[in-house]
Amino acid sequence: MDANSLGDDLARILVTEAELKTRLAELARAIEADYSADEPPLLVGVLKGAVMVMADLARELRFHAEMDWMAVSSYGASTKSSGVVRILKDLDTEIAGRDVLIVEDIIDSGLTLSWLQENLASRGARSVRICTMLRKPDAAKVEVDVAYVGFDIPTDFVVGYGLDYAERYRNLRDVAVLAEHVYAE
Ligand SMILES: O=P(O)(O)OC[C@H]1O[C@H](OP(=O)(O)OP(=O)(O)O)[C@H](O)[C@@H]1O
Ligand code: HPA
Ligand SMILES: [Mg+2]
Repeated sequence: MDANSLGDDLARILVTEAELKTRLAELARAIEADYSADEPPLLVGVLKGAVMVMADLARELRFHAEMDWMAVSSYGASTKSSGVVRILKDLDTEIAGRDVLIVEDIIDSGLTLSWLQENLASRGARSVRICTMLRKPDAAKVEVDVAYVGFDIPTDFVVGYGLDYAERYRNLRDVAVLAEHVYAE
């Protein structure tokens, strides 16, 4: 196997590993300032994309970071959101009365997160905030109230740092724009 295949078909690097790390520390300080260490929020990671952000954010936080996971899917192997959100794996934790912080890799159309925020609020959570590493403001189909954003980026389809195209590139350390020829029909 070609040892460099992970770098294939990338148009350009958008956010480097070092930039992600620096920004994540800033987000962690903002989160620490907003919550009490006596009652830290439950971190809810959205599989699979949020795995890298969750792992890095949790280790950056200076309070006990309880984690739970949901899997919802709206993209599959496509570069466009279907708009239909399905729960593939639900929380193990009862969240009524708790502060919940959803941890995400990206908000694109906003359809997944607006649905999820409402879904978790309807379970009686005391608060439901969102932390996302990336957001595409010009792609928004619905407005989502996001408390913590790493970077606002252009509408190009990106991969890396947890983000995939057809399950590939998630383990790329940087965030990169995928070359259009890869998914153009
Ligand atoms: O704002 P939206 O347009 O709804 O897009 C954002 C969602 O899409 C991606 O997940 P995906 O469904 O690809 O699953 P994955 O995390 O397993 O890759 C991403 O991780 C977000 O959850
Ligand atoms: O730009 C993206 N890349 C990968 N997955 C995604 N899910 C929503 N937007 C994206
Ligand atoms: Mg995906």
